Amino acid sequence: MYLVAGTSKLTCKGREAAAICRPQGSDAVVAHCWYRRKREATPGAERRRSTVKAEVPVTTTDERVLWVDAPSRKYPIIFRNKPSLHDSELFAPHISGNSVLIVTNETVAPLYLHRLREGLSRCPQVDRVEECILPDGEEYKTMDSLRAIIDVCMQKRLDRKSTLFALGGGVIGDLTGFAASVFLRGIPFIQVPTTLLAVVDSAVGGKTGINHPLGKNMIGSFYQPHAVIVDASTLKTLDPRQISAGIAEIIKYGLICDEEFFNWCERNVSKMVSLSPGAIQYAMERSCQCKAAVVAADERESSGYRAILNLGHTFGHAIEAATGYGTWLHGEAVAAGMVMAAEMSRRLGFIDEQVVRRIEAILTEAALPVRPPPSMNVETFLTYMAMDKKVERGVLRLVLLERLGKAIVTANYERQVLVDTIEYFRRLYQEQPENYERRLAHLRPK
Ligand SMILES: O=C(O)C(=O)C[C@@H](O)[C@H](O)[C@H](O)COP(=O)(O)O
Repeated sequence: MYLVAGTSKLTCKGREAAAICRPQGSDAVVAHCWYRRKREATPGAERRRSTVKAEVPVTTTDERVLWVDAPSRKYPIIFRNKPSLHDSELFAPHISGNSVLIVTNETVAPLYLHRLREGLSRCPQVDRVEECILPDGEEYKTMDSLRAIIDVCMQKRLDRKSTLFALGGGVIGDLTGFAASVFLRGIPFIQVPTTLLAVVDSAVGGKTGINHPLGKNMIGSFYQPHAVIVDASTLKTLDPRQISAGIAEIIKYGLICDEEFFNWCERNVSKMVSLSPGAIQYAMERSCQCKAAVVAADERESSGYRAILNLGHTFGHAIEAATGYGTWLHGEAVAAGMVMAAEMSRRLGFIDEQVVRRIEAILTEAALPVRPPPSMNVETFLTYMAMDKKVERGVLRLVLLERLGKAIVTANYERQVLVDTIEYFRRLYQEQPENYERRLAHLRPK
């Protein structure tokens, strides 16, 4: 299906990269700032930005590119629908040195490492492809894993022109990016995300880092990749729980900056869950557009604007840390956290009950938890939330919903409202434990 591009602007702040795709029916994609390209990812082509309205056939387009115009680096997100990791022409334009290191994990390596290795080995300038395979899971986003990557960099004598490749999900991307930012004071790295969450969120925007037992992502850097290369065919091997976790972040974009996109998500959630090609492609692209626009406007979260991307994360990070990293997937914790943030927004009079119910409904349909773990009480939440990176002068700034499609970052709330919000979920559990558990039932062991 072909559709003529819309001209409406993204409702969140940002540069012109924010030109919007408007969905016109189920599997439709309308492109505006997007443009079809074939192998244009050369450094020379880098500064180009299309203002051409393109008509894009949803299922036959084999490559689409969005630029992230961050102040520290401008880089492409390249989307391929078909298996492409073996395609040297996709990677060669982004590699300057003769050695590369692929960082991946024990789950992804047997599936895709050989393909990426083949693709990189065939790049004319590359004569060494090294690898570092880490255990899989959020619980390994640690100093030890960082050290393991740096050890390989040292042992294999990588130099300042070497490029690190992050092949995997958010943990691999964050770890590899952090290693790239500190090894030799910074070498290039490329994100090759293989989970939905990494595609729509963690691979884009340059937040890298590791966890501390007391707080998530507490040690890290802002360090943009040289490119994000998405082979969407890798999503087919994802566990359903991982797909749902990615959908949580997709829904987040609708909530924080694009009500129409949220409405579209409501209509298309089952298609996203089943990875229906047109729907998931649109959802990924729209999410990356939203993120690119926010990152372009506030790369280092210095104005505070970027913090809107943290909706649900203050509660969610507390859940991840308190339950032990890896027990809840990041996207699952964010889903429950977004419901808590919505409930608090309701209590402050920003949104009404019906909006909270809609948020719960869409997350439930995506097989995501909409309640925090019953093991966490007010004190546990507040202890972990006190470590949040949005704390300033001892005061926790929260991301709340001013309305559907608009998030605000504020310290202007009564602490008691926060306490009451957490208490409310405790009470729900005490009053109706079975009903409550049902809403957490999909948290099957990993
Ligand atoms: O990119 C951002 O900024 C975000 O907040 C996106 C989040 O979804 C992501 O999980 C991020 O890594 C969280 O960052 P943090 O600063 O809260 O650790």
